[in-house]
Amino acid sequence: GACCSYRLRDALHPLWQSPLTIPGGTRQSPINIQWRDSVYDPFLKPLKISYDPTTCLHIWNNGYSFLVEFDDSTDRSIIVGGPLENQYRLKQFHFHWGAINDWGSEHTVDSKFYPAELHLVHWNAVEYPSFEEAVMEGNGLAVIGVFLKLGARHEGLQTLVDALPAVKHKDTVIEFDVFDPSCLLPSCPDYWTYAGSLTTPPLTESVTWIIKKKPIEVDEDQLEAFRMLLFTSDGEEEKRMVDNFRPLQPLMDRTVRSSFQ
Ligand SMILES: Clc1ccc(Cc2nnn[n-]2)cc1
Ligand SMILES: [Zn+2]
Repeated sequence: GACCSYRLRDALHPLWQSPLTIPGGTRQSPINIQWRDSVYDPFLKPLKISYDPTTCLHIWNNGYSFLVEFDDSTDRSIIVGGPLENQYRLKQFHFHWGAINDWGSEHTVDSKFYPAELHLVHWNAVEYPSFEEAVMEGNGLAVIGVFLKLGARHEGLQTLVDALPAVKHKDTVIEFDVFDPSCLLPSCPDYWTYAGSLTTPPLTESVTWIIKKKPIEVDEDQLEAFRMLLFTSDGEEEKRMVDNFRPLQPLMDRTVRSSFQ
């Protein structure tokens, strides 16, 4: 029956240790955002972002992406408003990208891929004592997604790109102590929002997604700098870090809301 074919579809993907789809998952990410099916919600507030650049700690190649991690022991870097009931603390940001410019983002808009996507990961420190606990709760995380498109060189991103050769291999870290990630956000306030999940294990359904409508522009050299990173550790056979995005997941019984008409 349907259930067994569904089970059969839980193929193990080479990039993943866990199944591609969570059996019983009803709010998995990423999804395609069909613009015409999104519903304008006039009660959505503007998203308020206040990051303290001195909370930036380091850049780490974790063998899946590169993370820029922040000191989340206080409320110095937070977001509030938008679809959120509480304020959320910035924990880290990272990117997903493709081997070529035709794909790379996790979310798509009207089935169009962007060459890359930025994720700023925040957690609900009002209701939960740690990031690890928030990861397990339906309202534990808030991730801002920003699409990257090919265009002009992004000066703010360049300071990050210049540091990437130092984290070429998996499990390498470099100190990175002043960076304001709000320079990576488009000036347009418009966003879509929906209830979803992490896109890597544990794939928990704990994320309120806030996807910015407008992309930021980066140039080819900056995307190529992402693609020279490695999934592999120093001494192993080199595997370029590319195509680190999860396949699209079914929308199921969800509505994507927009903050704009
Ligand atoms: Cl470095 C890193 C951290 C988390 C994820 C997974 C993810 N979940 N939601 N957005 N990204 C991918 C790479
Ligand atoms: Zn991500």
